[in-house]
Amino acid sequence: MSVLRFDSVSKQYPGGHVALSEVSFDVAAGEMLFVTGHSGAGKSTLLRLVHLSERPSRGAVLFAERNLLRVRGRRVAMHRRDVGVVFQDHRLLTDRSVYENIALPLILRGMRRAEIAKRVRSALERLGLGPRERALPGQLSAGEQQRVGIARAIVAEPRLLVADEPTGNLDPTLSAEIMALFAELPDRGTSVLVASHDLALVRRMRKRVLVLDQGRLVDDIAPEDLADG
Ligand SMILES: Nc1ncnc2c1ncn2[C@@H]1O[C@H](COP(=O)(O)OP(=O)(O)OP(=O)(O)O)[C@@H](O)[C@H]1O
Repeated sequence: MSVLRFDSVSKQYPGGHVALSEVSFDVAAGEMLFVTGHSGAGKSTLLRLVHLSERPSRGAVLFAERNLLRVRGRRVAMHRRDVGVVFQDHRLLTDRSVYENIALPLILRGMRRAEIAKRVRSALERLGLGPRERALPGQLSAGEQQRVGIARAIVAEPRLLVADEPTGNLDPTLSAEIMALFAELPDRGTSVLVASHDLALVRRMRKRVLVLDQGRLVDDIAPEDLADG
């Protein structure tokens, strides 16, 4: 079954810039893949269409059979529960602790406190953040802040995680650790779509790679066809 399908999707921003042009691809449930391309190729735009911060100009985006064109109003928030998002700039609440930031998506779902505590502690543990749970984001290193953003995105076990340059600010060791963590998510029922221009990192992961060039999908490379390098 496919968790995400782009069907001839084009996106033209107000002002006329064409960011995506006739892009089609399918993501199977339980798949992890990358989208890569130069700056301005359309990677962020593609991810924004998945979590509905932008709408396509033409074509359709389907999420687990749900046509996102029809998802409007209150249903946007419901859709976003199924999609975890990791941004490069974290977007953490600066006046809330690490624990509270991670708990937020679960509080919004109305989950019971005991269940929230169990899930947040497990996410803290997996991301090595246990000792920092009471800290405020401003007291953390860039890498720690990024890990809090990732914990918040995965704590509710979304069907799909989309991550936009999630290792952009991080050193190579931490980048590799975060990718290894992402690679475990499909076994837990979360598919993963990562935008990155770090080709060395992408190659090392040996996953499918979509290549965008000036808004066009110019290649869809299977893991076994990735060149070493
Ligand atoms: N809100 C917007 N309004 C107008 N043009 C935009 C907007 N957002 C992006 N663009 C343009 O669309 C194109 C694709 O941008 P996008 O951010 O999707 O690329 P990207 O591949 O993620 O680039 P980067 O790696 O630099 O983040 C760029 O030329 C950009 O200038």
